[in-house]
Amino acid sequence: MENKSLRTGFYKYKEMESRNIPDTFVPTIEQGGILEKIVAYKQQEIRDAKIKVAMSSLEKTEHFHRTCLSMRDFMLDPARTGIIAEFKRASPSKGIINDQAAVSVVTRQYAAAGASAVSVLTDKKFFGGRMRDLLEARGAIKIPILRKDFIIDEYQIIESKAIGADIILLIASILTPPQIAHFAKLAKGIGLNVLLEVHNQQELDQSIVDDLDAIGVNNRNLDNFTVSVQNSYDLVKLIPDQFLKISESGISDPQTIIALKKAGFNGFLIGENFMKHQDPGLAIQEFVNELKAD
Ligand SMILES: O=P(O)(O)OC[C@@H](O)[C@@H](O)c1c[nH]c2ccccc12
Repeated sequence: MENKSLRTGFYKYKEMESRNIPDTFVPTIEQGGILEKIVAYKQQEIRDAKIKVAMSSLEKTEHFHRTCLSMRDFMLDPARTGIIAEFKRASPSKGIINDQAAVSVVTRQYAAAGASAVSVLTDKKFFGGRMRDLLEARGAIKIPILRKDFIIDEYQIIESKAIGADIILLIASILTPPQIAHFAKLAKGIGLNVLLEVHNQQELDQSIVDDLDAIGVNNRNLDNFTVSVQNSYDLVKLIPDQFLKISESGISDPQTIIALKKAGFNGFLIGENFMKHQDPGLAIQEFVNELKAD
């Protein structure tokens, strides 16, 4: 089994050599236990990163001293759409989604089309992202940027600010409640906005702390990749009103946004539906035109 997936990874790697995908990206074909694999690999990556770049150097960067944009202001701005548009080249569930799109071009188009924020995947191995993508997006746009990664260590929070992020994601299913409380406090302390991602009621009930800005309901089960927007409708009533409410994943038509808004959501995280098009900027523009026409 292991050999087979390694081989598949190798052929995919050869195919991708001349394209816009980092050479360490290995699409994961087997689905079970993907989160554990991601977290185990992430632990190793963080160990390496700490040796290469000390936390004290991250704290000396220009971006680290920048004032983050307010997620709340942009999400609730009536001139914007509430859409958090994601730059995602690949994923474990879909393999390669778009290996041609340029991050600065696409994120600029996302912002121009009325996105309230942009999400940039920085995980390399499983999502084909890079930290440089977020740095480039930061140079291109003046709306909040969410660093989309698997945060399991304080180092990554400092790093997120240093590469120009405004918002970090904390995923309840890979963290303990004390870790969530600690990471949220640390992030708020350096001016970052915090989005907590939950997938079910138990995660929601045990993870809420005042230091969060937003709570996202992931419609995708990260362990088996099944997607159901119903999950958002089921959990929205349980999210206290002090937090922004975000519905994440599997959103592919403007009608769904209208229904989610009615149910109480302020934000809509959309990746694949835009990135699967050769021109994601055009795809979001058409989506927003349709949304506004309703
Ligand atoms: O491409 P979609 O189905 O529109 O989903 C976007 C986003 O919600 C998804 O990429 C995501 C949600 N939570 C995550 C955690 C890690 C990596 C990725 C994700």
